[in-house]
Amino acid sequence: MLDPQTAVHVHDRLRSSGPLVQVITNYVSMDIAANLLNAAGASPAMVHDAREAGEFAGIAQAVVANIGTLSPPWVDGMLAAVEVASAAGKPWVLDPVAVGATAYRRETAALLVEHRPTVIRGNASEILSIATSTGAGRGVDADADTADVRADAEALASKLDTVVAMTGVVDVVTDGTRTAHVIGGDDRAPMITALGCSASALVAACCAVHDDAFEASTAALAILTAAIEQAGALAEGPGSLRWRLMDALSTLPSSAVADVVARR
Ligand SMILES: Nc1ncnc2c1ncn2[C@@H]1O[C@H](COP(=O)(O)OP(=O)(O)O)[C@@H](O)[C@H]1O
Ligand SMILES: Cc1ncsc1CCOP(=O)(O)O
Ligand SMILES: [Mg+2]
Repeated sequence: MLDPQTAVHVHDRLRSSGPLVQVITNYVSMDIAANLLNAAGASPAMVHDAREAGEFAGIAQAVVANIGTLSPPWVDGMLAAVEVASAAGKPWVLDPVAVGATAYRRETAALLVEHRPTVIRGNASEILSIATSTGAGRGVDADADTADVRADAEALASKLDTVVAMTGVVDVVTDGTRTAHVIGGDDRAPMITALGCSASALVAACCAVHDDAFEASTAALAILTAAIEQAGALAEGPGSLRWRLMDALSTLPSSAVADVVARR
């Protein structure tokens, strides 16, 4: 449920305005997330230390807090940044990597959620874990389907007054009232580690340029899906899919984004 023209508008704004996005993310994802954001038209900055993270959030247009390789100093940096973003009404995205795996991850996600994320972007296991406050999932990869978790995602979005952007074979985006599906991609996508983290960063970038976080998140996942398909058409395996994705994002025609959104 997104007008293709709105997705094209978000894509155009992303490229024309190049939003500054503060990405506090795990060690695995830093390179790919920064490069894919750059290729898509945004300006990434990986600024995480608590001594500067809050100050930097003051100039960033959106913030990502990703708990993939968390430790107390990093959590302090995330909390400093999201506190500033939240107080300033700036969009921020929580990526609850492997939140169901350990108590420390669940406690940290709960602390971050208190600062009212604009969007929670995760795979089906991560969303199920947050929605049910349980230890669902095994590590960073999903072992649930988005279709089976749709109702939990909608209930979570309503409860927290946030947008839930849940990725998988079919992406499901919901604000509790509106729900959209993003269909497509490439079945080799899960073999690219930190592609989900990069999706979270792209969601933040789109939220920076478009006020409706449900529309912005759906557009972001459509942009990524369209680029994955263009890269996939030429890729010989996950390795070339990974680097071709950067090329595809940098040259992606808006018509490809509109085509993805128009699928039902
Ligand atoms: N089997 C699949 N087919 C097509 N696209 C997929 C598939 N699995 C994941 N994706 C895409 O890969 C990106 C990362 O999502 P996902 O793998 O769910 O995140 P995470 O890495 O956090 O588990 C999303 O754009 C999603 O749509
Ligand atoms: C492998 C791994 N281990 C800790 S964080 C991380 C990256 C997870 O990235 P994604 O959730 O995007 O696959
Ligand atoms: Mg992930």
